[in-house]
Amino acid sequence: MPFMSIYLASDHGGFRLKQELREHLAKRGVKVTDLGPDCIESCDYPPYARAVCQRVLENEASLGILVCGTGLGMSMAANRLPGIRAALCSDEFSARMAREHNDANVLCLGERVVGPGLAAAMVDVFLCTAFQGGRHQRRIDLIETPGADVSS
Ligand SMILES: O=C(CO)[C@H](O)[C@H](O)[C@H](O)COP(=O)(O)O
Repeated sequence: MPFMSIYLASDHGGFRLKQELREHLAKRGVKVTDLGPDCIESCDYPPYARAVCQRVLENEASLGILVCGTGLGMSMAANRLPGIRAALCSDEFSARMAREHNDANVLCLGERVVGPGLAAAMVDVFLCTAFQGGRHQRRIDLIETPGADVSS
């Protein structure tokens, strides 16, 4: 596994899936840090998204996984942080492409959208797939530098 650490969080809407994924990763011997919540009580997702993203930004050899009801709120919140490329996925192909082409560093999932089996398969492919670089790096650089492609 190329990534040393996985940071994981959810809101109440993604709590059950978070717990299942934590167990799944632990069984596979992946070092996973669960940043909460600890119970299914209703809570707001943005602080959890930020907590995971900050850790991912601090630790280059890490990836994040965020789960809410649909994955939408988590992905919106995560993508506000410069340097975070959060990919909302509901199929394995997209999870693979998110790494190969987009060098995504956070995977967002919706507990109300995908079942635990598919979610675990997406997590596995996300963690095991390497970024291809090349032309894709150029495109990521353009994401990271808004306006770089606009001639004055
Ligand atoms: O932010 C979301 C939607 O984009 C998440 O799916 C939340 O989990 C969802 O909105 C929570 O909804 P609830 O009615 O408060 O359970």
